[in-house]
Amino acid sequence: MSNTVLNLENIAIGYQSSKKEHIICRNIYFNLYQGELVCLLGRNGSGKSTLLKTIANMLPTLQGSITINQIDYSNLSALDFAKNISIVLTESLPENSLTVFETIALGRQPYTNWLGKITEEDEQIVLNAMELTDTVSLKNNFVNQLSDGQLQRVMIARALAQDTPIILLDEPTSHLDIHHKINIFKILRKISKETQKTILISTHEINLALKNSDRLLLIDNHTFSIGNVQESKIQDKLTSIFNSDDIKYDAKSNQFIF
Ligand SMILES: Nc1ncnc2c1ncn2[C@@H]1O[C@H](COP(=O)(O)OP(=O)(O)OP(=O)(O)O)[C@@H](O)[C@H]1O
Repeated sequence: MSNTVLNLENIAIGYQSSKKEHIICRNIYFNLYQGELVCLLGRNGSGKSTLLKTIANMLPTLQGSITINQIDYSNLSALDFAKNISIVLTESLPENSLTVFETIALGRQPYTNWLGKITEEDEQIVLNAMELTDTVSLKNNFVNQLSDGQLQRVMIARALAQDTPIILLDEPTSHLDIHHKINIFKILRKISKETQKTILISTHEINLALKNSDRLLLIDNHTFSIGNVQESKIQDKLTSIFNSDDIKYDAKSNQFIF
């Protein structure tokens, strides 16, 4: 029996202002389990970033409740969130003047004292994160002198150093060439299996998602589905979201052909 890490119960996601509520998707129910890699797929504007930011508690839930390791979000402090969920957003660039090591060490902030001094144990965790993401050789480089692929690996290492049971990534392979896209998916798969962390990523790389994920989370037209790609309901949903005259899902080879 898999361990449930995250539970969403009848969630509605969206945006609210003093005058109105703009709901993107409602009636969202699902669990995420320890050690699984789940890819969140959907067309532009379907609500992928909104869902990730809601899970990261950067946006309020408009309805329903979320629990992490059976603790309701309403009972968690900002520090508790930082110890339970890390998020890598494409737009969140690190401080330019820091080295790769210093940037990754920032992931230890929830555990360090007010001076931000890291212990030998913190340093070991940072080094482990660098090894898993193949960034050891970049240790003393400045982050503003990295390629997009190197920077993405550093940001994943920083999330790993935060040592949370859940890691969320919003389009971690945008701007990367195909070689580096494949590399990032391989690294994420390796992390989920070797560290038993739960990883949820939004992506437009449908074929890489089909190949690497344990389950797919599909969001479209204010509805969502979660499941294994072998399930017919997931195949039907994939087809209804992405099939067109130019692109077709081929269940036999489990890929989109275009
Ligand atoms: N701050 C905001 N206030 C109000 N509406 C927003 C805000 N940010 C996004 N939206 C709207 O919410 C919807 C979902 O946006 P979201 O960014 O979650 O989609 P997405 O699936 O991540 O898109 P993409 O694949 O293009 O990155 C869109 O209609 C968008 O215009």
